[in-house]
Amino acid sequence: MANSGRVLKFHGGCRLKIRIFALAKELGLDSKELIQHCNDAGLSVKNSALASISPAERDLVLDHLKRLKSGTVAPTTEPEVDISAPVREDASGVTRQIRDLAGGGPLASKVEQRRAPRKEKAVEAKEEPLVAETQDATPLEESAPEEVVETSSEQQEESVETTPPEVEEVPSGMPQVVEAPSEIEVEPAIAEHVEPATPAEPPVASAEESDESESEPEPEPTEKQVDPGTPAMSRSDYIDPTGGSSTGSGMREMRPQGSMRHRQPRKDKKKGPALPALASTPNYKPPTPKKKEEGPVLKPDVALTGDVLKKNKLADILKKNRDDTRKKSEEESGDARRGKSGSRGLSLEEARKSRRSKRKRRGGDEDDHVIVKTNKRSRRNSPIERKTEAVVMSPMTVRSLSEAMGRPARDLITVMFKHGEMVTINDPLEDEMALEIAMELGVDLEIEHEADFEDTLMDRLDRRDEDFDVELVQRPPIITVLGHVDHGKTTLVDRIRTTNVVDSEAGGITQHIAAYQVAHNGSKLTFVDTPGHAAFGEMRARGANVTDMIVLVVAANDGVMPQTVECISHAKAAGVPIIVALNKCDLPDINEQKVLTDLSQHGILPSEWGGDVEVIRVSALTGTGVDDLLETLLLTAELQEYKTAEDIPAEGACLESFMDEGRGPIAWSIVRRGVLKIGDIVSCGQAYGRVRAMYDDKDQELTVAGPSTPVRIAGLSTVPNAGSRFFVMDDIDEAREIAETREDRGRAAVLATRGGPMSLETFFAHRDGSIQDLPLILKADTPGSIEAIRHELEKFEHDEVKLKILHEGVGGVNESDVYLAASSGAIIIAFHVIAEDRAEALASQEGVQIRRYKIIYNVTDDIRQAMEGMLKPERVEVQTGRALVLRTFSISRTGTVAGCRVLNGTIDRNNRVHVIRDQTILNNYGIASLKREKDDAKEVREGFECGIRLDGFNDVKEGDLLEAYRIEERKRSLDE
Ligand SMILES: Nc1nc2c(ncn2[C@@H]2O[C@H](COP(=O)(O)OP(=O)(O)OP(=O)(O)O)[C@@H](O)[C@H]2O)c(=O)[nH]1
Repeated sequence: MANSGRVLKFHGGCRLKIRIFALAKELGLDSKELIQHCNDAGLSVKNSALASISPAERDLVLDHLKRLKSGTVAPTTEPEVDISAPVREDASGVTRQIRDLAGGGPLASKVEQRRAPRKEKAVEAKEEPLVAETQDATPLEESAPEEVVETSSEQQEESVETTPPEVEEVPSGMPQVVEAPSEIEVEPAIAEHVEPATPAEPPVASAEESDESESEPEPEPTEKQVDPGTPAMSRSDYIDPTGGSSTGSGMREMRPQGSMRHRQPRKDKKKGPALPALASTPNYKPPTPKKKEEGPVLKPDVALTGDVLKKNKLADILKKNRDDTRKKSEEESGDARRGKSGSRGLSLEEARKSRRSKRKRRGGDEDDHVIVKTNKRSRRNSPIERKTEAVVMSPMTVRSLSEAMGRPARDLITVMFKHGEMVTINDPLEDEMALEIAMELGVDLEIEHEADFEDTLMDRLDRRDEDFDVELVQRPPIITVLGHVDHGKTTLVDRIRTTNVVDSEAGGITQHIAAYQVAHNGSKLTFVDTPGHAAFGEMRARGANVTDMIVLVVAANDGVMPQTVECISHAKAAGVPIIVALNKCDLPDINEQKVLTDLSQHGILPSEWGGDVEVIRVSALTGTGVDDLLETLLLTAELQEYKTAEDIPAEGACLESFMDEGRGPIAWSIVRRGVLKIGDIVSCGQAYGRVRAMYDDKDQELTVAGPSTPVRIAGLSTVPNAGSRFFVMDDIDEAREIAETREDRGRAAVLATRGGPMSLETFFAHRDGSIQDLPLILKADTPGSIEAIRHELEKFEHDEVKLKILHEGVGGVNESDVYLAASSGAIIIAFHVIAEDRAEALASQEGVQIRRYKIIYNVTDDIRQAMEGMLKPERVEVQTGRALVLRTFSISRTGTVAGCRVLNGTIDRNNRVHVIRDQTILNNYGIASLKREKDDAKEVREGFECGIRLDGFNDVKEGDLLEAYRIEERKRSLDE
């Protein structure tokens, strides 16, 4: 009952309200400034531009401003100090200290004035905890100004009588105030989020505080939690707008000397502070004639340079290299045959001599060309250019690094060896390892990377706006609606659109992203309804984040659910304003306080609790509060000033795409900048084409689509991936080229996917015990089928391998199943159902296996097989033959050879051998050599004699029995 009453009061009150934002605008002030003036005027206004005051309060503020102007009120010079210090401190202690230090005056009196109600509340809360508790959502703070007026007059009277010593006498008084809301588990969360927002203490105040704290040990954080006047708290206090601690801690990072950079730095790239700027080093290139002379070691190698990979012609180059090598060796052997009269040794000697004389003639300067071949002596004699700074392109090989650094390859190989890596000159090198080597060799190495195609393209497309001298215009905000399943997202969007999409959704569940535009009080708003946070994350991951604001829908009866928490994470990561729509407020079993508490525990601190998130009570079903929500969204949009240019080539993002039977590929997109027109050439992911037709969300044809307009585009070459950005281009050929390059790169990326999607065969074959989980997604025609399959599969319980059913559902395989499988490496079992076209295409693109079955036992057989394949195989010894040692021969440097006769079976060179002496197995050894007479033998059969030398065992004696065996791996079964 209390709750429904509250909803009514909220709506009733809102008509009389004057928004701080609007008043500030009217007065030509900043909202924050105005809030401060309000507080100076003795009002308690929450720190939000969306906060509101009554007309009477407005007059008070105007009066205050007038007095300020006329000079009757001393202006506040240090607003931060003025507001923050008193608010966060104990009412009795710090205030006095500030006043003393400042010599009293208007500042201190204002502070005292602001604290009076709080002191009163402290006492009141102590004496009447029940009263405090029933002030529900607003611990020590009022959301409705009317309520403030009602209660504050009495409170202020009391507060006059409540002298500071009285408060000091009851140190538990303040904690008790805090405990009123803590009964509804609000406190910890508030503390968690208010704390970082607290501005830095002025040093004097801190000193005083510490003095005070000796006599009045009141926990400071507790006060912060409940303080209604917590000042100057902005969104950035909660969400780091930079997305992390990019500024660093100021501590030097311990990492190998050197740096990596991209060849074509992006526009916003910051210069790394770690190293001084290096002059670009000339690329080291040994002259070609030298290589010819130095034989195969110095032959030009196929260095895995960026160029090679970029041009995607590695296979061609390798083939050409092989052909060249073959041709050269044929020529050389021809030469050798032709010069048979002279000895080969002589010609080599001649070659060496001529090389030496040439080198002499040239002098030592060019000796760095033969770094790899230079021995110690020649190195001492010839000055090699040992670089202290070098630049190398990644990916690289040992050779290319050696050349770049002017260091012999063997020095590099030695360093690698010390790190436990055995490499050859042509092996590829990881960037990290290259930096490590460079550091050990005292070279300041800079690693360059080929600029990524997409990065370069996006950079170019993003920058082209700079060429246009355009005027920015206001555009409608794009609002994404997120929330737990069934909390009413689609119903809310339906209500806003006054349509009914919910009823047309399969199973009432949103399957695809959809975008709509509505008008409210003459202003437009664009809404994006998502099937869940995953789709939103996907959209963001692909750089198609079009969202300006997020409406987080939370059902007031259900509260914060796991998916709500995930949505909060997504919303926070997006770094855009969040507005909570507390939905289903029409239901009787709602618990607003719990929802607000849960939200604050997850970092969403309602503005009525001193936070910066507006919580609007709505009922999507009845429409209550929807206007208020829209008004709040528009106000927030006005505050954020979403502007864009119109006279530039259009750009946007494709939210959804599908193949329409009549119209062909359709991209459901949102225009972000510019105006999209019929006939524009568009590049969108792997699709391109001219815009043939455009439709709005009601399927009405459009000829132009301005910024923030949701539009379905027809005319593309193929169905683009949802989440792709689209750009209007000048040249259709260029658009085609981009699309083709993307297609090629997409294919290569799928091929290069490591550890991603798996096939059931992979599981069959994985017998090394490296995979322990078999993740499955189960889709079937009926719940009964799912139940039956699950029942059968549960029988395959095993300690070593586990079956994980990640998701099960009735119906065909959809894209969401494929996305889930792709990200988790799961197999999709489709029992009596098929995959949707788009899911099928996505699965082949992502490499996800969809296995279709009609018979339940085929499902279980395959899964059993896969699970058995995952079991580590059993290793068994299979005896192959026995040999008796007749004589032993000790050979210096080689060891002892046992002369044996094979008694039965065969002895194979690859066998291992048990040495048996006096019916006791001494140990087992590998066979180092197996000979028949003097020749190496692969195997020796029964009745024959042979010589066996064991690996690591020379103490073999006459009469010993050598029992040969091989190791066989036997597949294990789940039943064992
Ligand atoms: N009583 C009441 N029921 C509501 C309200 N809003 C939505 N519902 C009901 O909640 C159910 C789920 O609503 P949807 O709009 O489909 O929820 P959704 O969050 O879009 O669900 P998904 O599309 O599956 O993510 C429907 O039966 C709605 O009628 C509301 O304000 N009050």
